[in-house]
Amino acid sequence: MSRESHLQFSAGTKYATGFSVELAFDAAPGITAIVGSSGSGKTTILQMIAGLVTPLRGSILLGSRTLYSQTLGISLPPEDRKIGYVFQDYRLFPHLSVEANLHYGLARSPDQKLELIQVAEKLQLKQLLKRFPRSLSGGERQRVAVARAVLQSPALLLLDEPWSAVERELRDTMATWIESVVEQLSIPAILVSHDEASVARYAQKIVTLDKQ
Ligand SMILES: Nc1ncnc2c1ncn2[C@@H]1O[C@H](COP(=O)(O)OP(=O)(O)OP(=O)(O)O)[C@@H](O)[C@H]1O
Repeated sequence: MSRESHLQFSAGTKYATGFSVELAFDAAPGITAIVGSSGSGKTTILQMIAGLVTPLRGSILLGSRTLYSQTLGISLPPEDRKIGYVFQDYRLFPHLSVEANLHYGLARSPDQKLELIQVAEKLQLKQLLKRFPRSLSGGERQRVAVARAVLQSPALLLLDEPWSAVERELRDTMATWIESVVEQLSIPAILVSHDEASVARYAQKIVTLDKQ
């Protein structure tokens, strides 16, 4: 298998509050889940991968690219990492329609591998394209955030509690679709959750984060 989009993470950090987290794992194309209790540092791990929190030590490699290396003094800015990030609180642009939020993702894709209308259809968003985020339910916002992230054709997808606002049936639909997208793009998706049971059936690999 090509290692072009293989993530190798071995890094740690510490906040001024005293909380520290350290983890080492590899993620091949497909879905890797990181599970751990609330406050164990799952979001912090995603933020280190995305470049929003700077590690204090270690390295983060994506394929042949070094995203972060303490010893080499490299820390790529978030916008150069080619990462699609679905935040726990979605972070949609409130002044843009659903369609414009999705266009934002698509415009950041160099080769536009996915089609907006197909993605909207798969995530049951076609009826919502003219609406604005404030008028959407939590589950609808979550689906828009997932769609916007994958439309970027990222080299890596980060999903923070991606099913928290959707019911079981839709969760299965979304998971199956994410599986097919990561296969099509041949990228790893890192999915974090406090609830192992809700991710175990979709993940090819599970990494456990213990409270440190
Ligand atoms: N920017 C920050 N500055 C200081 N402390 C922080 C910061 N962000 C998070 N923390 C603390 O670091 C710890 C880990 O937080 P993090 O959000 O990574 O955990 P989590 O496992 O994702 O939690 P949850 O499942 O509840 O979302 C928590 O104790 C949190 O209060």
